[in-house]
Amino acid sequence: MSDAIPVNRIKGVGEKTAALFGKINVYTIDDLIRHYPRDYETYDAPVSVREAVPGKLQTIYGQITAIPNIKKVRNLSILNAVLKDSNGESIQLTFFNMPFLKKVLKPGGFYLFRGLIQQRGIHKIMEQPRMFTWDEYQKKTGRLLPRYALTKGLTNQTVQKSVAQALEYYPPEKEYLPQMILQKYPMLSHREAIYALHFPESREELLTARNRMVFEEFFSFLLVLRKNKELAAKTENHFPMYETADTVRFLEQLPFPLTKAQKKVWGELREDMGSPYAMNRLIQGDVGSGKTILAVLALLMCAANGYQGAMMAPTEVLAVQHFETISGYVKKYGIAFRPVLLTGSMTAKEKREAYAKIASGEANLIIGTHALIQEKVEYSSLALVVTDEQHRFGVRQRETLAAKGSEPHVLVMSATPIPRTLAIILYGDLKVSVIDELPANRLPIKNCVVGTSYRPKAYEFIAKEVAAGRQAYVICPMVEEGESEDLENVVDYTEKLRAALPPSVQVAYLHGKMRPSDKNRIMEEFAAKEIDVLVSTTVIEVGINVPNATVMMVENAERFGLAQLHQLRGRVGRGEFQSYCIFISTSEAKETMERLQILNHSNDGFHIASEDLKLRGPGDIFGIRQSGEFAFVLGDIYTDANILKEASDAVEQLLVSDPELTDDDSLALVNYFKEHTAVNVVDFRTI
Ligand SMILES: Nc1ncnc2c1ncn2[C@@H]1O[C@H](COP(=O)(O)OP(=O)(O)OP(=O)(O)O)[C@@H](O)[C@H]1O
Repeated sequence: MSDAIPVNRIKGVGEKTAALFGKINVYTIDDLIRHYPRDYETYDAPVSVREAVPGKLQTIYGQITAIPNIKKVRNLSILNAVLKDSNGESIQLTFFNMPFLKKVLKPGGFYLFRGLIQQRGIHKIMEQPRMFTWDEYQKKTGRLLPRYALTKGLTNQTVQKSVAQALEYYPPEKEYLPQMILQKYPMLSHREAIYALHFPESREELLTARNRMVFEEFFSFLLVLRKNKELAAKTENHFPMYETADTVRFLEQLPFPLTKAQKKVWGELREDMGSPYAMNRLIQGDVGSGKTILAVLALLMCAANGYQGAMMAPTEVLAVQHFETISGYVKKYGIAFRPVLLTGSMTAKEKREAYAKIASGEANLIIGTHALIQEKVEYSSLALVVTDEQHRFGVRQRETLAAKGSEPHVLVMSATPIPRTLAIILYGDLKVSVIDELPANRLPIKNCVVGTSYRPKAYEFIAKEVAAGRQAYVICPMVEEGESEDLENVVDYTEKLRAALPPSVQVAYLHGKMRPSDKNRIMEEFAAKEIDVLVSTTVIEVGINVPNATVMMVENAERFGLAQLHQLRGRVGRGEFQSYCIFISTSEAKETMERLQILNHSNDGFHIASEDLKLRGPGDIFGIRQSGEFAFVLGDIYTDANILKEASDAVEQLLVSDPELTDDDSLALVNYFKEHTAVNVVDFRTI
């Protein structure tokens, strides 16, 4: 089987390359085959200067007009040349640290240059374009060349070659879907689809291949969901619990009353946990709608009934935040929690101490990341598991944690706004509670979508808010290797921002590559108001709660999905202060502006998701992915909603004809679940 064959069996993949592959989680040939391209580069016919569109990667053919000139700026050598096309119109080419080109680019010579077209005032320019001969270019024209996620030292070409070889190990007859499904829903074979995803002949073929793999992905996910639902429906309530004076007193002491929607959900939770069957419920509510307090109430009821509860967060920063909030409640209100934190970055000694408290029952509330599901953790009486942001976890993790107790209650929280029809499919294994109103003390966030020239004004505004005692976030995407240099880099950006703001303003940064303990420290300092402005990548996207922050400024807003931008915006407007969101877009292209205007005009996550869906066509592979909802590799629940429905119907049909999946026709599928321990599906317990 190709699954278990290590990548170093591939010709040309030595120990060093194998180690690099390891860095991007590719260990076996199967991993490599499933390392799908991030996108595809297309080499279209060259355009004239007039036709060139700023923001697009394009190729221009023309003549170099004069000897290029070289400027020196500190250590940097900047070479400028002018390229004139057949209409006599010119574009400026700029090269950094490539002084030798001065000799290569001959005045009067004809060349092809490919690069990102940029607008500077009335002129168009290309920075660091690639140069081609006609022959070279012709060979690439019209093809779709895969571009893979890489790591330093690993080139796209190496990945391409290795994938091509890996595919040779892939048996042609490989198929997972039962014949009865393939007959009903004609599609490419599994192998054809995999091949075409890496090396498509055309855009049409790529789309067909992608849709086939999306179907497979949804189909297996939904089948598992259905099976789990059957199991859950039969799970007895081993931990019946009832309201005690603790939650009532806690609610009386809180500085705010619950909203009507929160009260209703609290009622549903109490009913579930006292019912004859174990709770399996999802709380869905827009960003900032107050889901956390409901989880805290459920956990408090659990503790007051003498059991243990666990709260699993998608990131360490968030786990620490929950721990701090709850420890604060214990101090302030004297409630019955004995909380303990368990995260990956704790020292071995700290972890041992935590394990001991969990095993003895000394801790009755355990808060952490996926460290909570590691083998070493033994619970004494785990009765309730809360997972925050369900989509950040594979179903498997949730189940593993559940398996550590003897079938505890499960409560899942999500801020993903999805239409009801999709929710029924995707949360098929859960009962759903909805929080459909925000706390009454909130003022609607004021938004603006602007170009980069607005930056100085935005900085001034941030300085003003800070002077008034508030705080701000500035989001800029990380520079990924091979991506345009134009993206703002967090560290450099922070320097620039420091220089632009008054010296008294404390600016710090946060990004995904920092050590978890450093991230935690920065977040704690921000929460304690020792930092005024936090420059960050999207690591702060979910769950962060600092109600004193009132400004969210997002650089390169055009690069994010709307749902993700809405999540980011949700970090402000969480308290009584008027909050503001500034979306800066480097592209003023019509579609981009139209998309961002949706956010400008609405603060309602549900409305935004559905408007976004209208703008983007189904199966838009090149479109911006939404954030990692449901952790599907290829599928997007919004744009692939049709495939999702089809896959859901197909699952029904299969289960009608073969409910226990014991027919020969289902064998490949059953094996698939056994083989693929790492994919986002569980090998459900009946198999
Ligand atoms: N009924 C209420 N009235 C006033 N404030 C509330 C109410 N419920 C919760 N809050 C406060 O609102 C803020 C946001 O709540 P919470 O963190 O629970 O939101 P959330 O739904 O988890 O949001 P997100 O999805 O963004 O993480 C918190 O500071 C919380 O204390």
